[in-house]
Amino acid sequence: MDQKSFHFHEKKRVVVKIGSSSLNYEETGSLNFTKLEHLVRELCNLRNRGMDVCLVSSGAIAVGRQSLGMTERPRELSTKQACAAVGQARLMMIYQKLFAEYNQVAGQVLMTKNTMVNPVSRENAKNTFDELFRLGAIPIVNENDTVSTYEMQFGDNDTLSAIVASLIGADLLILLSDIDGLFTDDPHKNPDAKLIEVVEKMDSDILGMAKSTTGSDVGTGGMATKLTAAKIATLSGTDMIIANGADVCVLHHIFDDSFRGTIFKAQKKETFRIQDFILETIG
Ligand SMILES: Nc1ncnc2c1ncn2[C@@H]1O[C@H](COP(=O)(O)OP(=O)(O)O)[C@@H](O)[C@H]1O
Ligand SMILES: N[C@@H](CCC(=O)OP(=O)(O)O)C(=O)O
Repeated sequence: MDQKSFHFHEKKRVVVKIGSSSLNYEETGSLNFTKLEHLVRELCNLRNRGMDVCLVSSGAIAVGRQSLGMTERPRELSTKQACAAVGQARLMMIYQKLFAEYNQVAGQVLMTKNTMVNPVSRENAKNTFDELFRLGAIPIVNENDTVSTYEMQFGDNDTLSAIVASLIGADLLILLSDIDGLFTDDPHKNPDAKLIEVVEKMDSDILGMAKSTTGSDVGTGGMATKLTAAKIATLSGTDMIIANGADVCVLHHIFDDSFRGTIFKAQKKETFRIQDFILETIG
């Protein structure tokens, strides 16, 4: 199966996830405003094409850490929570401003594992997303880091974005990473690693390729959490793409059916239930 046979321009509901390392300058840890502006413009264009668009944005801790003048990556949970409290508010202020420039409205949705495991709050969250889409708004999602203890955390936004895609019945999830896609091995360690264009089925060979170490000082996931996301998304009937967020123009290239990245093909949604998956695997 080649990439062109997926016809992404026909998709109706899309979730885009951007990681902390793609939003900040690596050298200084400060926000890359040009990148943010381009990202918002691309998302507004997808709305203008008639799609429901949801953004899962990391960066609360990294932005808060920068605002509070911390040079070291925080280790203590309470310090991360304090950074997130400052950073999430700042990040949303910037997103609101940028979306408003294109006449679009953004709303904030913060989630914990309890939101998904508790049937009442899961239903509430789903209703909120549906209503935001009905009203034409763009939900911006993050983990509720300020109140999440270790037991309540998803811990990384790759997994969270796939859970959101599953909850809202998205037909496409795009993970914008600091790398072009899934390679046969970590390309930062193995120069012979080759890009895989299409994954038709998640098997042990594919799972074995991902290393959990992250290349950046601000990200958490590495490739392993992206493959967990791929498992959740594809079992939920959602196609997933990993592409490089260095140039966010990749978003319109995806919908023009010509881009560099890895596609994970959606499976037939049978008896998969996201809440059972969370309880059984993520804990
Ligand atoms: N098989 C693999 N293919 C591609 N990247 C891999 C692989 N195994 C490990 N990695 C590492 O995963 C990193 C991407 O994860 P991460 O740093 O968490 O990205 P992001 O912050 O963009 O979500 C890559 O930079 C790469 O070093
Ligand atoms: N919820 C955290 C995101 C965790 C994280 O670092 O995610 P990622 O950058 O996607 O690996 C934050 O906003 O800082």
